[in-house]
Amino acid sequence: MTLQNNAPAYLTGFGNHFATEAVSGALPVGQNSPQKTPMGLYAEQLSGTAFTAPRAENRRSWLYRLRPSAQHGPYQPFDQGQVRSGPFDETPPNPNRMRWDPLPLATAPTDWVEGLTTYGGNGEPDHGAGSGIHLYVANRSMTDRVFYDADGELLIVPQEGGQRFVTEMGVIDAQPGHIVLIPRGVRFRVEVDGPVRGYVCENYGAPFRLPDLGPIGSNGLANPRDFETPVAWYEDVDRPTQCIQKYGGKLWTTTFDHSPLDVVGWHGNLAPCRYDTARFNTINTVSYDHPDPSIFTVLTSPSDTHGTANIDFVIFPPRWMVAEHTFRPPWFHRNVMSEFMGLVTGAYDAKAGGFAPGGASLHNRMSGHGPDQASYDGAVKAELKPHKVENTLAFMFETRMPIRVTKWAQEAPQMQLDYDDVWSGFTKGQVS
Ligand SMILES: O=C(O)Cc1cc(O)ccc1O
Ligand SMILES: [Fe+2]
Repeated sequence: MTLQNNAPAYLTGFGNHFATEAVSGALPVGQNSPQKTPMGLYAEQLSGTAFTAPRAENRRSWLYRLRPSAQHGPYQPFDQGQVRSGPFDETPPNPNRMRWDPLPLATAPTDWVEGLTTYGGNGEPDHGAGSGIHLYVANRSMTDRVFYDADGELLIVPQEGGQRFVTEMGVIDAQPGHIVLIPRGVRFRVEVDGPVRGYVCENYGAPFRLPDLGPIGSNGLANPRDFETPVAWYEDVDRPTQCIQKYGGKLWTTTFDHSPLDVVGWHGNLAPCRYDTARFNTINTVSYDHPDPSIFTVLTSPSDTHGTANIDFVIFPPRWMVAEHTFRPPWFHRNVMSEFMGLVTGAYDAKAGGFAPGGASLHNRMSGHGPDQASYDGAVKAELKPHKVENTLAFMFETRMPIRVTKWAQEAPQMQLDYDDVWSGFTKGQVS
């Protein structure tokens, strides 16, 4: 079975226990690991949490495949390119605010793995806490090559171009505006029709989950039914296939004599999915003052400290601004959490210039930041009619540990060395 241009099909819900088969009868009935499996498929459990994790947090799936994943030779080190990992000690801690112009789209042939570039991160994969932050560009599909990340779960934010994530658990089509979540260990290749770009949050900590809603009630923000998990799909390909994994911060490779994207059916609650951010049910003030951006949390990876995330994924989607007698854009602030931001499209309401789609910014713990001069002046003068912020999508990876940048990111030509200037011109308040 090979993939044509037909649109993949999806099952809806977040963290549901799904059951899906590409060939009817592939799943055993009533047990996971029968003595003889249907069609002689190999039963394999893939876990995303410890066996002993509480039931509500436990994630695992059973995969029924043409060959066991174990059937391969040793992994060897692979060209690391610009991929880095915790402990992120290439550069010393740096309290400065940073901003980068967009990474240029690829011109030389580049696939998704080759085009991955780490900007920074925190924590360490081995410690199960922290995150890696990467951008990618690509202009050719991965062929006879798959990738998986043993260090973390991948939250992918496409920014430019359509991208197809052909995973061992099904096929996900993604456009800018979607996000794609790929659990630790799930193998995939990325297919593209032209140049693409995007961002990746590699989550070393607890798997992303929907945030609690508290007083918001039982609906709102990202609703579970809007997450889409692909139905089972497999390929029966006996060509050598390179399998690259990220393990312990390094890239490794081995060659299978077949495609490991050979799962004929699977069931369980550990699976890749996509989410269309246009479905986000945005909550905001209808009275006064700009609320904390936690109201825009799509997914959270909790830490061991209740209420303090290992990493949150937050979006700034199109929305009505109606607050009365209020400075409407993000205020000036210094936060205990550290903030890495990206822009999928449009403009961000705190930055009138300099923060371009495909660009990035970093405001680490306690660094003073907020609206630039033009945004400030505009907001102070604005007539406060109801106003719709449209055609925009910014996002933030917000994390409890400061983010250290890679040497590449620190020295990149995209680094805006004059970023501080966006706050240099404010006049003094008048106290008479
Ligand atoms: O720095 C930023 O632009 C992100 C952000 C947005 C907001 O609305 C409030 C606080 C905050 O850190
Ligand atoms: Fe901020």
